[in-house]
Formats: sequence, structure tokens, C-alpha cells
Amino acid sequence: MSTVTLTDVSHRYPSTVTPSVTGVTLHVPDGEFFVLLGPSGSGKSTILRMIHGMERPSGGTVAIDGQDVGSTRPSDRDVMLAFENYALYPHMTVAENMGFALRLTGLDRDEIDRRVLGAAAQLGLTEVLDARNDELDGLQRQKVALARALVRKPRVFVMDEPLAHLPQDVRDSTRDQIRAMQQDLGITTLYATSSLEDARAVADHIAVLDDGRLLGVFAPEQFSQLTTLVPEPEPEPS
Ligand SMILES: Nc1ncnc2c1ncn2[C@@H]1O[C@H](COP(=O)(O)OP(=O)(O)OP(=O)(O)O)[C@@H](O)[C@H]1O
Repeated sequence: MSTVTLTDVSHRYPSTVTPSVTGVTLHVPDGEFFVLLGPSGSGKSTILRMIHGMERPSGGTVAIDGQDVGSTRPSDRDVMLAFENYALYPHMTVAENMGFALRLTGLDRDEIDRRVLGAAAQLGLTEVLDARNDELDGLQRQKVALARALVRKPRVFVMDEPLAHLPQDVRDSTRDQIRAMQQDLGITTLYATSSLEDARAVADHIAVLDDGRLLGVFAPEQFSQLTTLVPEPEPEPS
């Protein structure tokens, strides 16, 4: 269970003159589904990358559970990019896919088995632990990808536009399933999207970004104000 706090965080990529993020301060309470909402280029990914540790702020601090993680390596932060590696290894079973990263860390077999069985039970994958990739449907694959992150016991999940590559007809249901799973697991989650509709459907709070700046953090009773602030993005040509 964890909180994430950004204090006056700024960032600039070395190859650019203008900053990607400017003076962002926000607090993500424990167990929340916290959405970063903004158009392309507004700084959502860069903020997630700084929390994960792939990017370092050029100013300000990122803290997890109140501890500045500025000098903590990404692998020691327990922050998982939830759908980073969506592709499952085809020659492995679901259980092997879930345990693979843990085996690389040298964790003992019993503990790996315990975690794999626990995550499978939480996500409803117990019945398919011996199945291979081509025997799973789309939702099951998505759950296995999430389970692979879950067995590593993250303190925080970051999800960067996880629906972006899905066809429109499965986007809403997948979004709602991700939210339901997060609620079950209670893991503090930051979720980036450019869709106001998606944000409103799932968020505990919505942080609105534009041009690397935070315009405000909105609670559900304020979500109706967002329609004027954030236009829906144009649908992608099909
Ligand atoms: N690797 C990079 N090198 C240089 N500039 C970058 C890089 N990645 C992002 N930027 C710039 O930083 C700013 C913020 O981009 P970022 O990707 O964080 O926004 P975003 O809201 O996540 O948008 P998108 O959804 O398109 O990724 C933009 O101006 C973008 O062009």
C-alpha cells in the first residue's frame, strides 16, 4: 500500500530546449486509481517514467510512501509498468510466464509457486495455469500480462495508455476490467489517457495536464467541469 507524491517536479529531455514537464505538484493517495489526463505531448508519459525511474526529474522530488526515490534505481522502487511487456512467451505456460521474471531474481521455488498461485487466484486464472498463449482469449492474455507484474508485488502500478492499441469495441470493457482488477488488488495506480470519457469512467481523481503543466486535480463531484476544460480527442481514422 503506497502513496506517490510529486513536489514541484520539472523535466527536460537533453535533446530539447523546452521542458516536457514544469513545476508539477500532486499527491496520489494510497490505493487510488489516479488518472493523468491530457492531449498528446502534455507530459503524461514523462511523469509516469519519472515515477518508474526511467527518467530523472531536472528539478523537484518524486516520493513513494513519503521517501524521496530520486537516487533509488528503478528495479528497487517496486513500481511496475503494468502492460509494458504484453507479449507472452509462446512456448511457456501461463504459470511459467508468470514465474519467469521471479526465477531471474533468484527467488526460491516455493515462494515463486506461492506468488503465482496467489496472483492466479486473484485474477481468476487458476483454471488456465497450464494453458499456452494460443489457448487464451484476449482478456485472459491481458490478465496474464497483469499477473506477471503482480507476482513481483509492486507498490505502485503505472499504466501508459493501455487501451491505445485496442479496437474500439473492446476498449470500454477492457478499461472497466482493468479498473475492477485494480479495485480488487488495492494497488495504487497511475493511468495516463487522452480520453476524458475513459478518465471519468474509472478515476478516483483526475489530474489534468497541458503542455507539461498541471491545470488541476479533480474529484468525482467536479468531473462535470472537465467537459469545458478538456475536449475529447478526434477519433483515429479506421
Ligand atoms: N524521448 C524524447 N526526446 C525528446 N522529447 C521528448 C521525448 N519524449 C517526449 N518528448 C517531448 O516531451 C513532451 C511531453 O511528452 P510526453 O510523451 O511525456 O507526453 P504525453 O502526454 O505522454 O504524450 P503522448 O501520449 O503522445 O506520449 C512533448 O513535447 C514531447 O515531444
